[in-house]
Amino acid sequence: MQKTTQNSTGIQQPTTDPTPIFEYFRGMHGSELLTAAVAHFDLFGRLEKTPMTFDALRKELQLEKRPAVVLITALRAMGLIAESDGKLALTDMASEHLVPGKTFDCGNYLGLAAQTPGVLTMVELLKSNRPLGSDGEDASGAAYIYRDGIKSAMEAEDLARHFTLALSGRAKNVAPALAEAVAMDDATVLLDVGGGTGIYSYVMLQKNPHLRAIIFDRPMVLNIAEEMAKEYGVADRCEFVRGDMFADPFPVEADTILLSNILHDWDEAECQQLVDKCAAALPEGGRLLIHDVFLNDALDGPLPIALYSASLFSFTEGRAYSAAEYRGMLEAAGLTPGPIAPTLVHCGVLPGTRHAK
Ligand SMILES: C[S@@+](CC[C@H](N)C(=O)[O-])C[C@H]1O[C@@H](n2cnc3c(N)ncnc32)[C@H](O)[C@@H]1O
Repeated sequence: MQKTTQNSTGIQQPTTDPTPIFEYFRGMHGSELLTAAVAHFDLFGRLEKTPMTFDALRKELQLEKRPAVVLITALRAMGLIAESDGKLALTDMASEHLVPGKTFDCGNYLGLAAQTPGVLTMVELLKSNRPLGSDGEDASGAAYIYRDGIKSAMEAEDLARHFTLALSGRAKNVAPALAEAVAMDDATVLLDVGGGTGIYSYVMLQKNPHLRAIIFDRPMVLNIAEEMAKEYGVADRCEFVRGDMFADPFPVEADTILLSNILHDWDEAECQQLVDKCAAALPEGGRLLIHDVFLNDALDGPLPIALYSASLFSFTEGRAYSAAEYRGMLEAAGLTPGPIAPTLVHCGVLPGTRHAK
């Protein structure tokens, strides 16, 4: 029988930390990005000739900003590129072992994987800056994102169910830690934008018996959220609002808004649009909770987040952002960022409070 423990408020939580399992799973992107850099972009040969700013390197590689951030952040996290005086240059290890023609170059060994499906797909994604499934006649639709102008898997019943339930594997492990990390004593209504299964809200409801929640998502996704609310025994305190978070108004009664694993699905302009919209929907003293992963502010690691960023980049229009980037978005929306509280599987929660203007 599976062992679980209960925390101080009787919520079930895992006894062991599953973070390494997520790291092994996401590790494939390390090989893909490294092989792409060596065998398809000649990135190390180019940087050996001359150190460059991020923008100069990005232009040399003919990459847009988002794919360039994903690729370069991962290579910095691997200790192959370092920044000095605003310019990116090879580290000693990369200069000795990854520059074509050098005595101890091992690039041709990595080239063994150059034509494998994973590497070829990653190269195509980096060049096109388009998520998997979003383009072409027979495209099934991009996972997890819906907005005007893209084909979304979340509009097809079977795909919405598949992708939504896939995230429950992480949510059921992480949600108890989020409920522990955020005090909700003074909150009355939680709006969970892009709530998916709703599990993060449901565990908060279990921990805070006075709280109500509104789960906002696409229609097919909310069919699953409704089933889950019953399983978690909190359906009587939940409301489900079917809509488009970009185009439709948010319910106005919430004093706390949760964006859990949402902003990392979108490019910078859409992130700011969503943060602005959440800020406008909050009352004075209300809080926006960004529950996500955080890159280092220098965009040079940590490696597990940099590799997860490649996964987000592949499936969606987003990537992992740094805490500084998120704080900038909160401040631009008139919210005051608070300290980040860690949850689980490299996630943490960054609050932004709306104060009187
Ligand atoms: C990565 S999932 C996150 C789900 C959940 N918050 C979690 O942390 O597991 C992104 C969610 O945003 C929803 N979503 C994407 N675009 C949306 C839109 N335009 N309007 C409403 N929901 C949207 C998706 O259907 C999906 O459930």
